[in-house]
Amino acid sequence: MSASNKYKPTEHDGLKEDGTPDKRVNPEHGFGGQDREQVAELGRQGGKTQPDEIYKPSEHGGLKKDGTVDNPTYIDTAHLIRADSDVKYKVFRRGLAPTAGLHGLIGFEPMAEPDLLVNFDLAPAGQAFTASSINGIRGGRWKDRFRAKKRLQYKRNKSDRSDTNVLKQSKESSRPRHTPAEAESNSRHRSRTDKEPNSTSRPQQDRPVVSSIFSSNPLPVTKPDPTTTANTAPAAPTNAPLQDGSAFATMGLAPTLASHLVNTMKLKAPTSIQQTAIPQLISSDSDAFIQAETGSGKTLTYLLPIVHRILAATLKGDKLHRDSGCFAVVLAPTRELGRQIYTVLMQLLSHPSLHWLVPILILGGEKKKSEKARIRKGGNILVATPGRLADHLVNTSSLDVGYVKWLVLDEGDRLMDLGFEETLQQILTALNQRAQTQPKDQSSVALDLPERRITVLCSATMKPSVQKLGDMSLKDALYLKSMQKTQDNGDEDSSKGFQAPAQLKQAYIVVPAKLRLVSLASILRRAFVRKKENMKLIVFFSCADSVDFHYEVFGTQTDDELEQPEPSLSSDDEEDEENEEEDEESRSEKEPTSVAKRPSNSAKSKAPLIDSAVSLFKLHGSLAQHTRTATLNDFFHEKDAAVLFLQYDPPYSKEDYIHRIGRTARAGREGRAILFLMPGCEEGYPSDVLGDNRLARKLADEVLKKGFGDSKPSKVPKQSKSVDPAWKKDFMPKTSGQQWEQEAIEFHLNVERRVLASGDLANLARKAFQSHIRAYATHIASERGIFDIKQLHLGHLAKSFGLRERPGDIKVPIHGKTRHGSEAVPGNPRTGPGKRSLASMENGGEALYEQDEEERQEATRKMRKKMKEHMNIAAEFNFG
Ligand SMILES: Nc1ncnc2c1ncn2[C@@H]1O[C@H](COP(=O)(O)OP(=O)(O)OP(=O)(O)O)[C@@H](O)[C@H]1O
Repeated sequence: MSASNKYKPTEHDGLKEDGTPDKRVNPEHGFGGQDREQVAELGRQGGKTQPDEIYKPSEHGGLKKDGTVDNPTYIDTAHLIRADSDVKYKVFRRGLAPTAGLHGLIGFEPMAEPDLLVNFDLAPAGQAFTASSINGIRGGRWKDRFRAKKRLQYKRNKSDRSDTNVLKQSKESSRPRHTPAEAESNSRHRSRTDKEPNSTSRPQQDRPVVSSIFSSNPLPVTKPDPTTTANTAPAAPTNAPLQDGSAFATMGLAPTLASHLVNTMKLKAPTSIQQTAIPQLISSDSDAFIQAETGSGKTLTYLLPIVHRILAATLKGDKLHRDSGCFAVVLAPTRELGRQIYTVLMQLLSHPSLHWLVPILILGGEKKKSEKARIRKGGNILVATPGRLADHLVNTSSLDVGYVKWLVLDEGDRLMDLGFEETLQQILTALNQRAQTQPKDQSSVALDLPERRITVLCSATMKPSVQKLGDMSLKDALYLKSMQKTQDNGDEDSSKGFQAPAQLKQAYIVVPAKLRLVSLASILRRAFVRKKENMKLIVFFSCADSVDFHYEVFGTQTDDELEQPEPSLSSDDEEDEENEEEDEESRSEKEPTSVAKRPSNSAKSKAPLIDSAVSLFKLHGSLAQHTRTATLNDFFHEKDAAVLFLQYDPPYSKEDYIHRIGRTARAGREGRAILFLMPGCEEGYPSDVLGDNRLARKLADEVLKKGFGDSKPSKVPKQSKSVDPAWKKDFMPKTSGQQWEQEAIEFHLNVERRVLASGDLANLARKAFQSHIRAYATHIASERGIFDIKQLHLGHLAKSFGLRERPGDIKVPIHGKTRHGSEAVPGNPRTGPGKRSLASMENGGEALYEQDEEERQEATRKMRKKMKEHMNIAAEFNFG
């Protein structure tokens, strides 16, 4: 036997070089379940190596054609192997005891040395993996057992003698995370990576980690809360149209408008907030603060009184026209919300008697030139994002805001979150300075319009920043809120802040890091099996890189997309722009958006890993504006089932959470929201951060069984031809009870293989992994006990991105100015340009905490702001 291919404990599962248990091996999963059957069967075969058991390189991903080990190598669904690239193996299996004791031996045999045994001895299912269980090797030839035992004994003794501290440290790190406080004290100075204490004996790059997703996962630390109301009878909707006889016609609205709402817009009755606020806004000239839950119809709540009063003024005075002045400005925090408000306004103004009222939409990211042209032509209601409006107020002389009678600040909390405070202040100052008593067009003296400008501030949540915005903009404001009764305790309790609509079913799943990807896949598969019809689903991620990675993993490009080169709208070609402007001029002024007319260039693909009928979309702030717009547009109009990929990581605050889940269960409709949390401190999120006992608790296993279970036909794509059927037959669990586990593993293996095979996908995975950690570090201070970056097991996390590299070896290429996801954390000296290694994050991102507190806070604030800018698009749009 040559020295190079001698058996080394570090090369197998079970023990580390120091002889202590390798924490990646989970006794509960080793040969658990059906593997026992397989083990028993092999034992019955007499332990002889059969000719057909010879491992054939070409037949599976284990060896390359040249006979060298395909590095890393999967051998068994429930085991890991660290393979040396220069050792040739053939598989052999020896007398496996037909007992339930799970002490089978499965080995790889270097061609040059038939006697070499690699031990996969595992403790019985359910028992702790202890040093003593190692001795219980059974099955096979007595010689093999004896040798293996001696080797292990030797290593253990050596390790005991040399470094007892290492053993202690290793034991600690193999424990599941417990309470936040316990975990905190354990991990303060501990690196949570796959790097073993004495692993410096071999170069890291040579040692990819190929572990089963079902091994060594931390266990949940909480039990289901008996006080939860999640599983009680379905709650009555709290944001639905009223069914108590309330009608638009009895709210003081002009009959034309009321009948238009019912007959054309098909809205049967007002929602609670509409019923409360519309009559007040029609009859009073006071400012107003409107607070109502997500999806309760706030847009119409402020638009209807404005349109009604302009209409009433027209009836009394001379006819108004587009040049009569801009009477109302509506500010939205994001372009998507701006576009959405504009669409509702267009629907409202589509009545023939209102066609003379002209709205204008001005948004960041669109062409200023065409916007200027629209402004020049005049309009009566302006919908805008703050930055672009401030720009036009300075640079577009034709924008006349002298006679603005309404200023609406929609989604006030978001406006502040996104850092628009200063811009809003500039806008308020400009409006005040330019205020006139009469409209520009003296012939249209609008007698019945408010004398002073009315400001309406809307928010679903009430927090200090909203109050600050209120102080800035409101004067003696009315406080208007929904009077809807909640199911449990009568009137909504405003002191609680804000709760999600009662009919929205919320749940959280405790998912270990390594099972995140398969759990996500499982939920998506299950969702589309159950509800085929135009089912739409949003997945929120914490960063753009993660969106890109998962979009690649789950999607494939459609043929259309491949054929159609993406039109570049950022071209400087003046001619193009002029032509486009001409086109726009010739279109009806009330056409919702010019982009909707363009051929689709949305970020869309098919999702065979979920269901071949499912379309996949991705959306984040790093995409070009025209792509964002087209994507949302296509998503809304998608007839087949559709998934929009955004974020599946927990949000940055309770308010973010509410906004996100509020995209569903709108206007009384049903909705479901699921949150992924990792075992350990994250489990405190529902009670400590959300303070909501309506979230049902589930475990990853339950979710995986549903998506990968027996009842479900296998959807693992045929691309798994690299997984040889013989290999599957030999090494995958066979009986039906664990079908889900087998399929989940196979799914994950395929992703890992694709990452290995494609440099581009591998780079995406690395960037996503890194950005995910950085995003994780930006949780607000009060939530840091829940999202404690020092508790993140980076090795396991890397696995959920299909990576087999050790965290410290993951190199993220940076090309000049990167997108936000890969940007260096501001103020972090370790993240300069060039090839960056995650080694700087081996201490669970501790670098972020080592900085001067003030500097760190500033860095995190900037990072969070940037992330929000990029990622909150989906938290704003109307998701029916
Ligand atoms: N009276 C009504 N009856 C039925 N549907 C309504 C009614 N009013 C509004 N809607 C619909 O409810 C949905 C949500 O409306 P809107 O976007 O105005 O809610 P919102 O309160 O602003 O929500 P968010 O704060 O989450 O943005 C829209 O699809 C809208 O068409």
